[in-house]
Amino acid sequence: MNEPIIEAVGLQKRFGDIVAVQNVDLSIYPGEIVGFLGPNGAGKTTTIKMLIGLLRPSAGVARIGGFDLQKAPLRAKALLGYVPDQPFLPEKLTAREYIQFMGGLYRLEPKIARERGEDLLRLFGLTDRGDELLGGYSHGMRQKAALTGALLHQPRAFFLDEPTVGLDPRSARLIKDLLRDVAAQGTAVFMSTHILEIAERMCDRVFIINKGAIIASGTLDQLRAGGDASLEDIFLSLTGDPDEVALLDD
Ligand SMILES: Nc1ncnc2c1ncn2[C@@H]1O[C@H](COP(=O)(O)OP(=O)(O)OP(=O)(O)O)[C@@H](O)[C@H]1O
Repeated sequence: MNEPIIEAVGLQKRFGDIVAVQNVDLSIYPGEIVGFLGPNGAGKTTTIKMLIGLLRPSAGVARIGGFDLQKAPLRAKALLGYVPDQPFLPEKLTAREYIQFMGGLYRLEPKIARERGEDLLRLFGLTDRGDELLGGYSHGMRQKAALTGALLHQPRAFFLDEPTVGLDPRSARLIKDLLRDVAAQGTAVFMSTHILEIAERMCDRVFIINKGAIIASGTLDQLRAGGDASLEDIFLSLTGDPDEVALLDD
């Protein structure tokens, strides 16, 4: 039986009187690319932060590879990778130094970290820029460096917050293809977006969150076939940016 790699059961987060996330159940399996879709302030980042162990849930359980993030945080975190929408990178390191640093955090052999890092730099067209300081990198280059660092240990659960925002068309396409390769190796990919069409073009399945609660899930075809008018309303309320969608065109 196929076990989920990413799992949330009754996940909830309160900030004072605000219920940011309520009763979220998710199961995400090896090899899937799953989109987490919802308007601004819906609770996407808060949910992801609980799933990666950056925020403690007010109630419920988050597990990675069967390990509870509260009870076995090190074992759970060893299995996951995360790229935030604005990645924090050490400005004073070069990309190659950053790769060694991240490899050290994940206790990879330096040779393995170097080889995997060089493969990713090559894929991203950064081989010739790998000795430059990250502080001088453009937004897109920073995204690629963050992806490189987060993929070095070959995570089984890979989380991305708005991965295509601010990227040029070629880079957005590259990331789409990369995520497909990562998933093909059995990793579960979970990415947030507030744009329906980005999810449609990149994801096998989506969860839609609104006001902290999951209101629909399935493939987009399944969701549409439901003919649920309220779902259509929610889609309309998700502010799609046509320029960004165009990034993923062939
Ligand atoms: N540290 C915090 N303290 C208080 N309220 C918070 C905190 N973090 C998030 N919230 C609130 O929780 C709700 C969900 O926020 P969250 O950042 O998870 O939404 P999001 O779906 O990721 O939005 P966006 O697409 O704008 O990034 C919002 O109402 C937000 O104001």
